[in-house]
Order: sequence, then C-alpha cells, then structure tokens
Amino acid sequence: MEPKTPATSKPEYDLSRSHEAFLRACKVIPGGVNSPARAFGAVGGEPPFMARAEGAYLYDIDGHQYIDYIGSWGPMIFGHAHPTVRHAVVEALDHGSSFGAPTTREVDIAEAVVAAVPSIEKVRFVSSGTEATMSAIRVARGVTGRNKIVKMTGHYHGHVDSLLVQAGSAATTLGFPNSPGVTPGAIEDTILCPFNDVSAVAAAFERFPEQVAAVILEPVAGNMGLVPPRPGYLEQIRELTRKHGVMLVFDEVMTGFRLAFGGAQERFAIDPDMTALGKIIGGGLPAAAYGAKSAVMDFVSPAGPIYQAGTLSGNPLAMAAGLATVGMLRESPPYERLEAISARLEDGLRRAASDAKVPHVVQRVGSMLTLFFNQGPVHDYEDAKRSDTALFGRFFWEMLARGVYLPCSQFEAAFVSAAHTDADIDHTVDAARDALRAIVG
Ligand SMILES: Cc1ncc(COP(=O)(O)O)c(C=O)c1O
Ligand SMILES: NCC(=O)CCC(=O)O
Repeated sequence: MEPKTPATSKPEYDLSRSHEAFLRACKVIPGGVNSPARAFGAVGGEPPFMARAEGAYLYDIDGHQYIDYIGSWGPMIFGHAHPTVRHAVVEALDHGSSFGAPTTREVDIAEAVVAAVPSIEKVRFVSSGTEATMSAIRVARGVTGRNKIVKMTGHYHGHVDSLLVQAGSAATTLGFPNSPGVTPGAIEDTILCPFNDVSAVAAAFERFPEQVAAVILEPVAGNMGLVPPRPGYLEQIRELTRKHGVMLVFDEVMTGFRLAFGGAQERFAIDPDMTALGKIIGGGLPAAAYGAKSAVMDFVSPAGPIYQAGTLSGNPLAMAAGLATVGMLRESPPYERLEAISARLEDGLRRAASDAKVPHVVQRVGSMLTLFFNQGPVHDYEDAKRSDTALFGRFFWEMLARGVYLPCSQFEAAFVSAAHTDADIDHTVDAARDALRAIVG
C-alpha cells in the first residue's frame, strides 16, 4: 500500500486495521499494549499500530504516514532505521546475538561513555532505564550506608517500586501515582520534594539528618511535560548535597547524549555523583547504564559488595546500536542543527497558539519541548497539572489526523531528531494552526 502523504487539511482518517489489531491485542495483552505510555489513556481512543519507521516518519498499518515527535520516547536522535545503526546491528548479529561472556564492544562503548561524560570514570551496562535508576539508588544506599532517597514530584525514573511515587509520564496520565502492589515499606524511605525548590530539599535534610543517601532528579524534567531547571537550581542542589554528604544522582535517561554530547550535566556544567543513562545509549535497542567515579563504581559486584547483574546486560546487538549512535554524535554532532530546528518548532507552535488565543506556554530545552495548554510558566508538577488536558486530547487527535504524531499526553516531552527537515517543522506548525482553528473556531 502506498503511504498517504500527510496533508495539513484534515484528510479522511480511517484506523480500521489498527482497530482490529487493538481488539486482538486487548485479548492477550493487558490494555493491548506493552507499556502504558503508548495506550492513549490520556487522549482517549485507540492507538494506530505501526508497520515501520524511517527517518522522521512513522507508517501505520492503515497506510498513514506521520511526522514522529516521540522517537521511541527519546532514543531515535538520528531518526529511525539510520543506515549506520542498521549496518552495525546486522554485522553484530552475524557474529551471534548473545554470549553471556565479555566482549570488546562493551569496552569500546564504556570508553566512549567515559570520554563523553566527565563525571563518569566507570560505567555498568544494563537493559533498561528502570534498571539503571534502580541500581544507582542501590549503590547510593550501599556506599553511604543511609536509606532515604529524595525524589521530585512529577519526575519519572522508570517503574522502580521506591521511585513510583508521584511519578510523571503515564503514571501521571493514568492517575494512580502510587501503584497498587508497591508496598508502604517500599516507599517509606522516599521523601518527595517539588522540583525547582531548593528550600524543600534543605528542609528534608534537616528533618532526616545524616539519613539521606541520595537526591535523584531529572536535571531537565521531561516526564511532566518539559520543565527546565530554574537558573541556579541545579548548582544550589549540588552545593547542598555535597555539604550534607548526600549523593546527587542525575537521571539522564532522557537527557543523556541529547541536550549535549555529555548530557544535561555538560550543558549546565554540574558534576553529579552518579548518572543514569538510557534511550540514546542503546540506539533504539534495549540498553541503559549507570556510572560514576571509580571510587563509587568499585563498590559494584564483582569489584565490590553491592550486587547487580543481568543475563542480557551488554548485549552485542544493543552495544552495536549504541556504539554506532554515540560514534555519529561524536563525529558529526547534530546539536546545533537540532537547536535551530527545535527553536523553529517552538516559535511556530507559540505563534499558532497565540493566534488561536488559547492559554498556552511552550517550554523547550534543546531538542525536547512541550506545548502546555496552561498560562505558564510551568516550574513543577503542581503547575503542570493545571494544564487543560481535555484541550490537549483534542489537539493531539487533530494533529494525528493531519499526519503529526505528538507524544500522547500533556505530561510528556516531544523529541526532535536530526532527521526532521525544515519542511517537516513547517508542516507541523501549519497542522497545529489548522488543528487549533478546528478546535476553537
Ligand atoms: C528520565 C527517565 N528515567 C528512567 C526511565 C525508565 O527507562 P525505561 O523505560 O527504559 O525503563 C525513563 C523512561 O522510561 C525516563 O524518561
Ligand atoms: N516519558 C515516558 C517514557 O519515556 C516511557 C516510555 C514507556 O514506558 O513506554
């Protein structure tokens, strides 16, 4: 079937094949999906099922083409099915897909991470961002001999029990910040603070003197929509944690290799004690990592006593995809262009929303952005929750029908890739203008 070219005027939009697939899926998969974030719970309706993806585009089984701003929720910084990544994975596959024994490719990618991220001297590879943050917390507790963790409301660190409290992403969307099955014991050592509020963290340290092992945060929050740190916030948190002997853990699963080659910590010149990486580091295959100075990482088994393991950790295919992606980021950095096209999108969306006279704010850092239907500015979770999610849902569907695939929740960030062209951006802005006109008249 020839893909239908996206048009900004709303074409007939038929998802009957996806509907059939969804009915089949719902019989054998909970909610029809393998992760709630893709279920359209926040926008209503059923998701299109995807057939393939290439460059900046997704193609569904009903024959529609979409300009993709999810990028697999972050990994696809060069767009989909990039030939260099594909070639690396195919070559790796020809040599066997998993050995359960060390490979030189793991050393190559570890060296690449250490060279890219100054705060990391040693790094351990795992298979998901969830494992990376879970392990980082375990190490922080093991190294400090303290139990408590400070977490920011609206920040999402994967589905780790102790961190699944007032988490963002689909946990916000689905409205059960504390999931059934997470025991009171699992979260009793988790202290919640609002993002961008240094005094709340200082108060937590005073209330629990010498009991806090770590502060974990997304340096630029992407799981309650895009929320930048206020100027000076990260610096003050760094100073405060150092003063109290608390480890500062940056969850750079989203921001790592995206906001700069060295991640948000390079962009904001902060030296965290530990870093969780994911998404881009796996180049679209399942890989993630956590790293720190050697003095910390040497506590990790088998060098030290803190246990952490994984059958598929350092998987050859995932390492090949990650290495190819990191190599391209280093050899031909896309960051300047990403900044330029993302700014073009930001400006265009802002103009479209202003002209439609809907309350809005567009927040962006690098190639991550959110159009909030909210007066703004959005500094924390409480601000984000004031958004008009019903309006967002209508806008989302109007955009989808016009061939633009935005993240399917107000509480997610959109990702721009190096594969997006100026024409894609302009098409998106035209679609937004039409969509808002269709909604508000
Ligand atoms: C900031 C952040 N941390 C951790 C995770 C968890 O990663 P994963 O979904 O690979 O487990 C995600 C996304 O899911 C994330 O955005
Ligand atoms: N911002 C949300 C995610 O990145 C998670 C995607 C998923 O769990 O499917």
